[in-house]
Amino acid sequence: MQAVTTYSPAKLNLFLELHARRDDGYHELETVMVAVNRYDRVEVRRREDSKIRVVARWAPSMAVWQQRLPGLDASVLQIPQGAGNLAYQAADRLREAIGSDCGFDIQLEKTIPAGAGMGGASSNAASVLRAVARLCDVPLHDPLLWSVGAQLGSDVPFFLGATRTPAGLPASPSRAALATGRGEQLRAIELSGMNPFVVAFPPQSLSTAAVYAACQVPPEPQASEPLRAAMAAGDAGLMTQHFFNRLAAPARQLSPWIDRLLAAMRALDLNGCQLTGSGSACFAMARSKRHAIRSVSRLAARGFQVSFFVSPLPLPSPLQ
Ligand SMILES: C[C@@](CO)(OP(=O)(O)O)[C@H](O)COP(=O)(O)OP(=O)(O)OC[C@H]1O[C@@H](n2ccc(N)nc2=O)[C@H](O)[C@@H]1O
Ligand SMILES: Nc1ncnc2c1ncn2[C@@H]1O[C@H](COP(=O)(O)OP(=O)(O)O)[C@@H](O)[C@H]1O
Repeated sequence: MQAVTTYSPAKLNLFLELHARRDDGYHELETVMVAVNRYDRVEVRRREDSKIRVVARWAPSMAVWQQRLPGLDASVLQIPQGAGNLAYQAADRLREAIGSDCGFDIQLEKTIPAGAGMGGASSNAASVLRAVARLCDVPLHDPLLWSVGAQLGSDVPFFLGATRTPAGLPASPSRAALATGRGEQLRAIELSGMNPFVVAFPPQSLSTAAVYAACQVPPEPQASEPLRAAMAAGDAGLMTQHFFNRLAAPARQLSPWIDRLLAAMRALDLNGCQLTGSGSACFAMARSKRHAIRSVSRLAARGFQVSFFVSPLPLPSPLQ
């Protein structure tokens, strides 16, 4: 096999609480993540030599994004093309771990907003790990993928689908999971009764490190159990009452756009309006697909041009 093409999904954090700040600077957290059907296209092709090349471009083009997000700092759209790209690091570290000197051309077609809290870079990295494993005849359930993934970023194991099961580590992205530790310890959550989510990205991204640097660990953390119970019962209305994000407070301090966006979403009668991850994208649950479509066009009319609706990943996953 010479080339593998996969689609990296985005994620939403329906719940995120902080439990402690660790000595290594990371935070112990409790988060409920759902993979959603907004995808980057990832193509990995073997090279004759041992170089790794990454070419990332926006779909639609960067010019269209700039037009949609006037005032956006252009650096947000500059996805690293070389060794700074997490996709490069994924290929490089996995080949080192398996003792190979294979080279790869990696092409990324990005549709997931960057610095949005939607996990685009981590999801690309997980896709590249799976692709390199297939091109180098490494079994997709090999624990090496999981250990390399966890070193690359806290969210990579979620996108690898490394929820532990008695049969081993499944090789397609998790649909929904409870993540603890720094985000790398996963337990699968069954999904039912989800309505479409409306997601919108303001004209400003937020750095994950900056948001964590401004956060506060609460003396009495909230638990995700009520949300998970509502998810198990398939009760969409109850679920939205338990959407929560401890990083929303520092993100709101760092960017005035968060409050503006959340207010615009609430005015559309969307439920559970919340920040995802460290932002800056926000999401809410619509009552129906029609409500979602209408909300997206109204958000766009109010200046939030990068607005779209998504649903949890279908089963079986089409991404292998
Ligand atoms: C907030 C979350 C929620 O899913 O997602 P994003 O907003 O990035 O998508 C994650 O915790 C982001 O994890 P990830 O994006 O992998 O972060 P990393 O690159 O590992 O870490 C970037 C920096 O954020 C801080 N960090 C990250 C994770 C964590 N559990 N505690 C932290 O304090 C650390 O300062 C770290 O140096
Ligand atoms: N493959 C990639 N796709 C997107 N951004 C990347 C990638 N590799 C590295 N980056 C860098 O990581 C930053 C945050 O990545 P991203 O996953 O999009 O956001 P978040 O961590 O908020 O979910 C980007 O702004 C970019 O500078």
